[in-house]
Amino acid sequence: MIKIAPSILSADFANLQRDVELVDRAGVDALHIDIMDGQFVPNLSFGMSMVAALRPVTSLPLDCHLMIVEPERFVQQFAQAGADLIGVHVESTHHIYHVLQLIRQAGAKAEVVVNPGTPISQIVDLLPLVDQVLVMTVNPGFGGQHFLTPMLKKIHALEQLKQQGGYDFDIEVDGGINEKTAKLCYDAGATVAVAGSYIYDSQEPEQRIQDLKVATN
Ligand SMILES: O=C(CO)[C@H](O)[C@H](O)COP(=O)(O)O
Ligand SMILES: [Fe+2]
Repeated sequence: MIKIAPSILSADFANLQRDVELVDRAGVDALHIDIMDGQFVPNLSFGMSMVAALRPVTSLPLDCHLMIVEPERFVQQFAQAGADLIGVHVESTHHIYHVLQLIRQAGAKAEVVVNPGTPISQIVDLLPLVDQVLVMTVNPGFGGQHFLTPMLKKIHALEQLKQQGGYDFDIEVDGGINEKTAKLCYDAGATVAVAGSYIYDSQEPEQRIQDLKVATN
C-alpha cells in the first residue's frame, strides 16, 4: 500500500485545523506543506510560521516541500518550526549537497526534489544523502493540474537505482494524484503519494483516502 501525504494547499485555509484533523483521523502517513516564494514558482503560499502553527495540531510527520530559491537560507528555521522532513529542489540552489547536509544537521529528514524537466541522472550522487526523493508529476506551483504520464519512467529508473545501490529512501510523487495515477506510480516504485485536490476538493475526503489505499493494495 502506498503511504499518503495530503497536501493542505487545497484545504480550506479558514478552517485549516479542521481539515488537518480530518485527514489525520482518516489514517494518513504525513501532512504535505507546500512552501512557495513567488520566484522559484509563480505562486505564493506559506512560510515557517504556518509550520509552527500546525505543529501542535497534529502528531503526523510534517513533510515540507520548499519551492523557494536558495533554500539554504531557511532550512534551519523550518526544522526549528517543527518540520520532520524538508524537501529542496535540485534546480533551486547552486549548493544542493550542502543544503541536504544542513537539513540533516538541523535534525530533519532530507529530501531532494526533481522538476519534470530534470533527469534522474542529475541526482545520482545525492542518493546516499537523502531519506526521500520527490519526483514532481506536474510542473510545481499550483494544485489541481493533470498528471504527467512520462514521469512514470523516471520513477521506475529511480527505483532501479535504489535497488542497485541498496538504498532505503522513500520515493514520493506529487501532482495530479488520484486513485488511477497513484496505482501507476505505486507499480513503478513510488512509496509515498501526495494528494491535494483529489482529497480536499471532494465532498467525501475520507472516502478518497480509502480509495487511494484500496487502489494500491
Ligand atoms: O507541490 C505542489 C504543487 O506545486 C502540490 O503539492 C501538488 O500540486 C498537490 O496538488 P494536487 O494533488 O491537486 O495536484
Ligand atoms: Fe508539493
